[in-house]
Amino acid sequence: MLKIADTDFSSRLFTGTGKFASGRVMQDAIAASGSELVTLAMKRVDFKAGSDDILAPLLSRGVRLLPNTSGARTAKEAIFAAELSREMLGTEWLKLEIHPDPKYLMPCPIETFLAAKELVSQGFKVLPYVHADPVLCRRLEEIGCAAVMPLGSPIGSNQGLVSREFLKIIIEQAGIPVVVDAGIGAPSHACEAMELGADAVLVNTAIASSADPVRMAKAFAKAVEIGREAYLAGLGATSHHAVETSPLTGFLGTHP
Ligand SMILES: CC(=O)[C@@H](O)[C@H](O)COP(=O)(O)O
Repeated sequence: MLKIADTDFSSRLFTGTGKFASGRVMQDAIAASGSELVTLAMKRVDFKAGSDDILAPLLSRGVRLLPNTSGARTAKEAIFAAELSREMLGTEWLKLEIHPDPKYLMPCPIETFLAAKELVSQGFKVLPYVHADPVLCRRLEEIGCAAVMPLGSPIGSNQGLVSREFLKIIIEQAGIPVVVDAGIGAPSHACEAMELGADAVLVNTAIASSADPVRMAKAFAKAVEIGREAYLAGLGATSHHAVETSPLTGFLGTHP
């Protein structure tokens, strides 16, 4: 069972709500994924529409919402979005996302740290989206973040774990859950993140933009479980050179 802040999760696959062809497909894919934590961008929520295409179906499914501050370019903007989300959605959970650069959507470490510090002091459960920076992740843990969300590769790029070696260091050092987020483009990438020891993964684009999002959501759910099992089982050591599978060759000497 995964625990983040005060909440237990049986699924280690978190999902997003963007890029789906329709609200219906989104709902069905999230249900198929088994995800219990679903992120949604504050900028996409229409608070005036009672039967909003995104919000209403999620709330009726009983999943925990993880509002994100996507679109914020500074700590000030992110704090404003967070306060709005707490007031309008009634949750203190927050995926803190600050990326000033529209081409690569790289998270700004300085603004993210400043905003995280302020939001933690306001009682938010902060899950910051960050570059796979082990030092920054430690600092965010020290100031009280509930989890860290280092990137695999740029959002929506489907490139997989480009940051693999740094993710390993983050996982090794972390005393809070590590959720690998962004760029996970195939179930095999999610499986790999879990094999490395990630506590969970967040996947949006690869599911939403698949030809069959419901089927892909199921594939991701299985991949995450398999990766977790492999991590718990303990992967064998790797070697640069060959290591004989059957090293007992003494019997050859007894051949006439
Ligand atoms: C919805 C959300 O928060 C995404 O921005 C998240 O980072 C997932 O990234 P992918 O879309 O690459 O899966």
